[in-house]
Amino acid sequence: MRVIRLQARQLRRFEDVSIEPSAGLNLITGGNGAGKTSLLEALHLMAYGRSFRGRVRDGLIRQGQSALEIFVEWEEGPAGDQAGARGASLGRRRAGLRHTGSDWTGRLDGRDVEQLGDLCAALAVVTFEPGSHALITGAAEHRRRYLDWGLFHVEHDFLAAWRRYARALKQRNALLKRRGGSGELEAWEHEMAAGGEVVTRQREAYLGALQSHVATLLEAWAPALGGISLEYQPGWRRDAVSLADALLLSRDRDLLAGYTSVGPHRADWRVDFSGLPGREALSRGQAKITALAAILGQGEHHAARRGEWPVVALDDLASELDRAHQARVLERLVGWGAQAFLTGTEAPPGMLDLGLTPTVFHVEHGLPERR
Ligand SMILES: Nc1ncnc2c1ncn2[C@@H]1O[C@H](COP(=O)(O)OP(=O)(O)OP(=O)(O)O)[C@@H](O)[C@H]1O
Repeated sequence: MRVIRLQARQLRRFEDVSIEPSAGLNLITGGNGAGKTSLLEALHLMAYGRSFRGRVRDGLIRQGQSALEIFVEWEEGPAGDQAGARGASLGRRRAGLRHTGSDWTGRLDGRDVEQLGDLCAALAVVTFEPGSHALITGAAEHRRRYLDWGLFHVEHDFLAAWRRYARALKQRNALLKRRGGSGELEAWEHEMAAGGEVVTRQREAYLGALQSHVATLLEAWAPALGGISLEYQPGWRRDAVSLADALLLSRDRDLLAGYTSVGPHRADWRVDFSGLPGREALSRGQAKITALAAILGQGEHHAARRGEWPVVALDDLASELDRAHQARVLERLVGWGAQAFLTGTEAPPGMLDLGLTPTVFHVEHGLPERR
């Protein structure tokens, strides 16, 4: 996937900003507060329906305005020489999103979209940013979101099972709060079990498939950590009982608490290192490198399954990784042929060490200038 035009209107400090990136490395430079990260947020917003710095209503819309707009045009299909050799044609796509913070409208390839998920399913972007270490050291919610994003893009029936589970969970929670009868609870538990078992099987298999991708990257970038293993934790004692039974067994406790205490919405996964006693022993930098290996490992798996790389967004790489690690990561990215967007107050030293020549956009006074 290669973005050929990115435009944002009324996004943070930008009134109307547009860039036409190149297929390889794109470096966005500028002083503090110039708006570099905002350009990555625009891309992320189209691909996830929210920014990595919060929801649209958390300050994404330019002060004094009522809505922001993002437009993205991109090409799909094998890139460069590969495309030529196979005679494959590139598909060109375009999407638009207008968001007020509470309401949104979207267009995809000239048609209105009914669900935000339809826009998110079209454009695949993986993002590494200063908060990404939360994927390893933060709350379980980050790790569930990571798995679900990947599955959403590579497994066609995942979304239906996930929605079935989420809808039934909501209904069960509402019933628990108003102390509904066991017949009603049972009906929704049946629905939760049907959707939740599929979600769990797919998440577990997906994590298993990611393992070799993440391990290979991490062994190259942080050999001192040793080998890794990724372990899925389903959110109930799956080794002992089915989800249906777990829900039944927790019913009394859940009625008291007023919410559902077991199930895939409580799932998590963990990474273990053969060279460390536990993830608590990771340095902050090692947690970041592990998170980056997980994110780019996911991108590599996506490429193996879907035949093309997601767009890669790396916010402020130079302040996140030391020079040697910057170079190792960038070397991989170039080898993969992925389109990448990097931000920085200046070119990352690791990029200079490799002699790479990215397309540079310098942002000043609310306008990016191609250099
Ligand atoms: N809702 C808003 N309305 C107007 N301006 C905003 C709004 N939200 C943020 N800004 C401004 O937009 C800019 C956002 O900058 P952004 O975080 O993208 O900059 P950056 O170039 O990545 O900066 P840094 O190098 O400091 O991380 C800042 O100048 C900020 O003050």
